Amino acid sequence: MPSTKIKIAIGSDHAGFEYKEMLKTFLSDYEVKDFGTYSPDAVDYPDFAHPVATAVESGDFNYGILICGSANGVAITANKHQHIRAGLCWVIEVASLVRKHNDANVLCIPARFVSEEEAKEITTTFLNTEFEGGRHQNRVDKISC
Ligand SMILES: O=C(CO)[C@H](O)[C@H](O)[C@H](O)COP(=O)(O)O
Repeated sequence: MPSTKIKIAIGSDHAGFEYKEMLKTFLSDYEVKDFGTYSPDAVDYPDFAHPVATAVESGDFNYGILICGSANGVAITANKHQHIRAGLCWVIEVASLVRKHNDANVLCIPARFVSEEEAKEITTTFLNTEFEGGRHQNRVDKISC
């Protein structure tokens, strides 16, 4: 029987490494591919944000999850990709809104500013919230330039 699991591309820099490992275990009901980093050694976040964004952009993955210290570096990088809408989420409400209003396809988590429990709740909310469409679809359609 073919798998119907939602496919997630996940990546981080060194600041997000521990949270990435934790989320991989937490997301056992999903098909998760880890794009690195694979150790806590210092690295450069674009080297991991670009591959995750490319994987989502290709259509091979439903969503991306990127984690760095503040989440700004990975969000800025991922949003360079034409079909990526990456949102920086530090509270549950924003994780809900970035799906409902912005149809975000990449979740960016700031590991140095949220607890592990908050990161799990933010991730669960993001993955279980639908885009509302309607007036928000018009706005999302105007994002690309
Ligand atoms: O890129 C970032 C901020 O935009 C991330 O938070 C990085 O994880 C952070 O800059 C890494 O900082 P470090 O001092 O090199 O650990």
